[in-house]
Amino acid sequence: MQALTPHVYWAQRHGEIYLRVEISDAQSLSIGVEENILHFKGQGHGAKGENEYEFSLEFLKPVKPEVKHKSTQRQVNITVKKQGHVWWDRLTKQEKKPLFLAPDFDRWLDESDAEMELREKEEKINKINIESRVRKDPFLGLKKGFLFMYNLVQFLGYSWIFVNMTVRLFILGQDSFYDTFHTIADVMYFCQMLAIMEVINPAVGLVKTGVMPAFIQVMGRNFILFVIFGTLEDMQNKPVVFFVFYLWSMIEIFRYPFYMLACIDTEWKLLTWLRYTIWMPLYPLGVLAEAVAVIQSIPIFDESKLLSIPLPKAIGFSLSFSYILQLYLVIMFLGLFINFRHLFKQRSRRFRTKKRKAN
Ligand SMILES: CCCCCCCCCCCCC[C@@H](O)CC(=O)SCCNC(=O)CCNC(=O)[C@H](O)C(C)(C)COP(=O)(O)OP(=O)(O)OC[C@H]1O[C@@H](n2cnc3c(N)ncnc32)[C@H](O)[C@@H]1OP(=O)(O)O
Repeated sequence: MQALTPHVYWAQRHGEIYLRVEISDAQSLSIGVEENILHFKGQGHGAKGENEYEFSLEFLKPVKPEVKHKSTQRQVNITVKKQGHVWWDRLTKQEKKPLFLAPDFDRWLDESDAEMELREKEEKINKINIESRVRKDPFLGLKKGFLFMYNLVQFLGYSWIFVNMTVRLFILGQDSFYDTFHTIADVMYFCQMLAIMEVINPAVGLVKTGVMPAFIQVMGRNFILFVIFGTLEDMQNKPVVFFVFYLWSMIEIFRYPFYMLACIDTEWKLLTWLRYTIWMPLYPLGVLAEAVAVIQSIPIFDESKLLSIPLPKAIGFSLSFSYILQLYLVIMFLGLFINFRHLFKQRSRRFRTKKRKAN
């Protein structure tokens, strides 16, 4: 029997070459790559009836020597892996296309379509990986339940503070500034003590965010609340307490419900926008109000010698706490810078992901 050449159809992806050889019920197949040339030999029913068919193809660029093939009732499918992850301009080294070779339009993709197909595949794999990782955590429900309750309690606490202060502002006007501390402090103490969880949660991996920004936030506020307002009675009836508490609660009545919804995999667009936007004016205003409180407390600490550090008798005086407060003022603006940058990053990450999802 004289060997004939079968019809061969080809297509490519970035990493692979697909060949379809038009021989049905192929037998005695011998397929291999040697020195970058594919050699095919086999018996079966092709364009010229039952016969022996063979062909060789020298590839344009290097391919891996191992070849996969599958013979079906209608054809022989061959997959050859490219050495590099590159798109080829044509299949063969020789510029003139062999007569028996043609594009396989069933599998044909141009380069950009193939890239898209690759990206879709990668996204699908990533999604499966994430889903299986999430499914693997047996305590996920418990963790989410705990976070939901934590956020709910904080939300209720801060809502009470915000509503109470707003109502008092409407009824009493500026007079409400002077006794904010006495009406609000207990609930604020409770919420801010509880807020220490916000440092612990990322530290133990319960929420995926940085420990440092949360530490700066919680410790910064607790310093103002417990040290400046808590220890100095003279500070407690100053209007600055109103502004500090009002600015703190204003962000929290949006932040905590946003987290609550996140715990039940729900999102309200307006709430997300508010959570990631209103800190822009509130944060600098909050730091400014806190700085005013610190500055106002300096003469009081100086006068009362409260929290001052006694030095040896020979020196004859003690180290006033006001020095620490002056240092704290500097740290505060450093903290503002760190957290402002962090919040900007969180904002753009959030809205970038959203945009990508929408496309
Ligand atoms: C004595 C020594 C003291 C030393 C310290 C020095 C201090 C310096 C002073 C600092 C100045 C502080 C000033 C400040 O007090 C003034 C004010 O607060 S004014 C009012 C305005 N303030 C704000 O807007 C800030 C509000 N606070 C925050 O936003 C956070 O506390 C902050 C840590 C700054 C940022 O939050 P986070 O990093 O968590 O970002 P995200 O909200 O995007 O969350 C990231 C992902 O984690 C999930 N997450 C987070 N927490 C929870 C939760 N409780 N429950 C459920 N899920 C949570 C969240 O959903 C995100 O997940 P995903 O990405 O999947 O959406």
